[in-house]
Amino acid sequence: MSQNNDLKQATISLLQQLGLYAQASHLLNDQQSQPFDTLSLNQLLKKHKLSFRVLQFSPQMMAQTSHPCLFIPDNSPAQVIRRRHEHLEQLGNNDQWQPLTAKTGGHILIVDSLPTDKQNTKAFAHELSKKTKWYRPVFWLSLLASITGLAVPLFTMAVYDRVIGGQSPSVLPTIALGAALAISILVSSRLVRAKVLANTSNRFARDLSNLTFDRLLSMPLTVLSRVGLSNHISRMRNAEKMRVLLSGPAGTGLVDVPFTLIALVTIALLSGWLVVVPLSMLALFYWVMKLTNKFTQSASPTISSDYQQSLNELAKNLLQVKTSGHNEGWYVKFCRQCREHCRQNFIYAKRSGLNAAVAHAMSLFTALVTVFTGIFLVLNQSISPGALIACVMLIWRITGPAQLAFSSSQKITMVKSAAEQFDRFMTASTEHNELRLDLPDTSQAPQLSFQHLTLRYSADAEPALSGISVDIDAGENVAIIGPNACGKTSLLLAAIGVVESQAGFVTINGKNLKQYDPQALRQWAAYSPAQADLLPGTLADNIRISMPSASDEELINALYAAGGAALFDALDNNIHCELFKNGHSLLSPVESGYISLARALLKQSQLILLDEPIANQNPHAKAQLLETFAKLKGNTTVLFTSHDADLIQQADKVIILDKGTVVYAGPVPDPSAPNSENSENSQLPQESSHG
Ligand SMILES: Nc1ncnc2c1ncn2[C@@H]1O[C@H](COP(=O)(O)OP(=O)(O)OP(=O)(O)O)[C@@H](O)[C@H]1O
Repeated sequence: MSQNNDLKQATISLLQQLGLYAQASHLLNDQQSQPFDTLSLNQLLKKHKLSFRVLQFSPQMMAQTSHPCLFIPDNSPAQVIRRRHEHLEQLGNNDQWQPLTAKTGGHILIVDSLPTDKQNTKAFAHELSKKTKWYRPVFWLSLLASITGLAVPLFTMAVYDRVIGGQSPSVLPTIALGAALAISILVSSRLVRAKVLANTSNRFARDLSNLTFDRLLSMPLTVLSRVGLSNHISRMRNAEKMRVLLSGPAGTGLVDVPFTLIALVTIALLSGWLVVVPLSMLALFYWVMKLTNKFTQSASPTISSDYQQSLNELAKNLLQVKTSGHNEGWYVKFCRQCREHCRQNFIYAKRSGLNAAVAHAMSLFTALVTVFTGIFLVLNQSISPGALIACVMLIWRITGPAQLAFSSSQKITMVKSAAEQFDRFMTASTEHNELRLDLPDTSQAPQLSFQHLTLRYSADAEPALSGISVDIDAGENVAIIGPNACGKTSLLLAAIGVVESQAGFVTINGKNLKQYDPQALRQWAAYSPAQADLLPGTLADNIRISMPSASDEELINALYAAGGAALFDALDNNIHCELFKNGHSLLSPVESGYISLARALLKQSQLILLDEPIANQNPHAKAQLLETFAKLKGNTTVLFTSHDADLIQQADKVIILDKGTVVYAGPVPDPSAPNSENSENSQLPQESSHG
């Protein structure tokens, strides 16, 4: 723990030294994100948009630094260090710089750039540029492979001209030995290069995946739901495309293309102006392949995403499809899409085949034209027959990579569009775009206020909330009620900023919600959705996600407080019971509801928001929740939506919504009162609707 504190303290000092005082005091005041380890440090710096690298420490590498750095030695506390001319300095306890004493092993976090509002529109290229460390070995290995690749044609030439032409078989063993040596170097350098490329592509793909996932998590919910699931999946697959391209044959072909220059220079040295032939053929190769590629690309399947979408829909709605008995409609729709999918893929595959055949024919044609032109030079005795044979062999070293690169052109196009998509995605706004660093006061129940809040999910939709103005006192238990789709869930989500209003605002303890660090706010507030999702894992894993440090006993207590005693009993009182079998949840939606409620109660937060907490649950669960509510009264602000009369009756305040507007906000009206006929009371459920 003390190591963690040291790291946190050093990070605060680093932020101060970088001039990021607001960020430093945010971290100083943040008591929630304990323990503060290297993972927390990584997330924090990303959140504050600092560009950084973590490397093995060596004093020489400090020459690259322009900002103070964080030195994390293996066996001693982290320190802020900096380069001053030729010397390294560490920040002492009194905030004074002094010479660095420990120069032993450890890691160094180098800050490359400070947060900027400028959006990086070339995020993909920027990420790729970070991999420069790998370019050098790939370059040298490719050069070695290209030079040793000359051996076979040159040795063949020597055999023709010296052994056969010169009648001196004694040089043959030397030539054979030289050829064997060159081939073994060629093979080994190619093997090592393949390993380096696989390593680079995997690291690059991993970095892209991490960035994409981090970005998805930090985007506003409204943007995420507007874009749709299939788009998110396709974004996550971008990384896979890069992995396949870089480590596959297309990547190898592309890397080899510049090295064809070595073969061209050798042809020029061996045969003089004969090099013009392969050069002109390469130009012709390029134009022909450009045309055929265009022809192939014009047939790229356009239905793939619709087809994938309908498969996802079918998988999601299997129960409804089966129970409705109307399989026919789905079947017909699926068959139609499947037929079209196959037709488009067939045309595309046919054209890709044509592409590959044309590329192959162009390679053969280049070799043939070189042979026919070269024969005249041999007959003129301008070059030896061995030189002509060597030139023809070298032609394959030029057309091979070109053919590979051209035949993989659809993969290159795919990666190009993936890069563009990635760049666009990285410029989308996130919840961290503005500096939101205030932390909620976690020591007491908060007071909430909605001020003229208006919220639409899309520009052409009716507002889900319209001009909502209502105050909620600290520690109040508030029931939000009203007909379906009147905006109850939206109001709960707006209270913790998960959906953002277009007009009006929400305050917590008098401070606009937009000032709070969204992550810290939601880590503190407890929200239980109406439909709970379970994650593959045990009962304990599922409850613990809201508070990873909770003990098993705390999990069980939270489950009991949520009314889940019967569920726990059914699971043999085993908190480590697996909830999934063959990828499917073993629990019903109602049983999942207990887990969702337990997650919220486990946090012991002073702000609890529950969306239909006991819908369809048994009477015991309701009694338990009433008891839990009674305990929370006064010291926790609770907002819940419900249609249950008993739950509503115990509330301190009721907010009645209709079509997104407040029709009543105040104490729960007494149903037995003489004016119970009035409009407010008539909205209240008159009897227990559940259980
Ligand atoms: N993610 C969303 N995208 C688009 N529209 C939405 C979204 N969520 C809710 N809505 C719309 O906003 C309106 C209010 O929905 P909301 O879920 O807040 O109502 P509710 O009172 O909680 O409904 P219910 O009682 O059925 O849960 C509805 O018309 C709904 O269709």
